[in-house]
Amino acid sequence: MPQVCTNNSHKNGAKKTDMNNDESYTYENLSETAEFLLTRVPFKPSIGIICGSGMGCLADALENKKEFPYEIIPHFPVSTVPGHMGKLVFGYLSGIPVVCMQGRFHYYEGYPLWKCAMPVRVMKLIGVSHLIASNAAGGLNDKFKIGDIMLVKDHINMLGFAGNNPLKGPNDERFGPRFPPMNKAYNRELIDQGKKVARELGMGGMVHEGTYTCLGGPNFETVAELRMLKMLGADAVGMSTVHEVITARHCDMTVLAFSLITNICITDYECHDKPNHEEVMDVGKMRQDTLKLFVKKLVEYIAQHNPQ
Ligand SMILES: O=P(O)(O)O[C@@H]1C[C@H](O)[C@@H](CO)O1
Ligand SMILES: Nc1nc2[nH]cnc2c(=O)[nH]1
Repeated sequence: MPQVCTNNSHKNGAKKTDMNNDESYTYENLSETAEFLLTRVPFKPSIGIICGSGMGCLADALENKKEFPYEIIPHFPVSTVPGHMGKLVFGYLSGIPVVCMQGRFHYYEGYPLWKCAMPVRVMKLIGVSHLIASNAAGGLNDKFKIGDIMLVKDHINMLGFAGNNPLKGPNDERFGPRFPPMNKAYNRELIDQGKKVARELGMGGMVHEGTYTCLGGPNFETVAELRMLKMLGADAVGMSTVHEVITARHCDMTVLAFSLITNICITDYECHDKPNHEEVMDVGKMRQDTLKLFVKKLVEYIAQHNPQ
């Protein structure tokens, strides 16, 4: 049975998050969050996992779990999207301590990007050096099929083109530099390992690498938008991950991200199918055993080799 934690000092959702959109969390705010967690968990994970839509099963695979509903964690936002449980889960995968976000925060929920990405900084403060971020995405690349996995080799930050960035605002050097590079955002060794693991598990044919792009959502894209994104070089489109990865790289975490292709993007006006969130979650469920195994093997590799 997982141990579900409570927090009497933050009952009934009465949390200290009365900030407006321009005021980011301070280092001290996030240190309080980290301290809250560290005093309640008897181990320090160095690997963090973010579960995409319909992929909460990744957290279910943990052993000796200690769960923190987001409502009870100081300064944490709450999840509002079906398929995102809203729990921070600590536990062991193959005997390796990890922390898992069973539910993430999206821009379309009304949160500014710095708030969506705040758990990444909390992970950093509790000792996480490696982040595995998963997401559900629409496939733009003609080779992709529903249920395939795309290891993210790069991203196109569409929200960032308009100046919307999780690092916008005053920079605290204790997290990272004012102008972080992003040309090596996704760790090459881990991408290669992802492909190797896929081959070993007999799923080599369903694993690709490609470029992810994030739009604000919540609507799925128009045909013209998808045609444009494809021309720009995007292989998959989603509504998350990019701001988390920027935040993780800013504080020098090593990142692996992957997309589960839950639908094929419709770039043809004659096609009458409509993408929907239920289908997205169903594909996550359909692939849950494969994803659990895939992530477990990657966690084992990171724990043994620690690529930087
Ligand atoms: O949290 P992720 O990026 O996996 O969720 C995707 C994008 C939307 O939140 C949702 C659309 O079905 O899935
Ligand atoms: N933006 C976007 N996000 C998704 N998440 C899952 N599928 C899709 C999609 O087609 N577009």
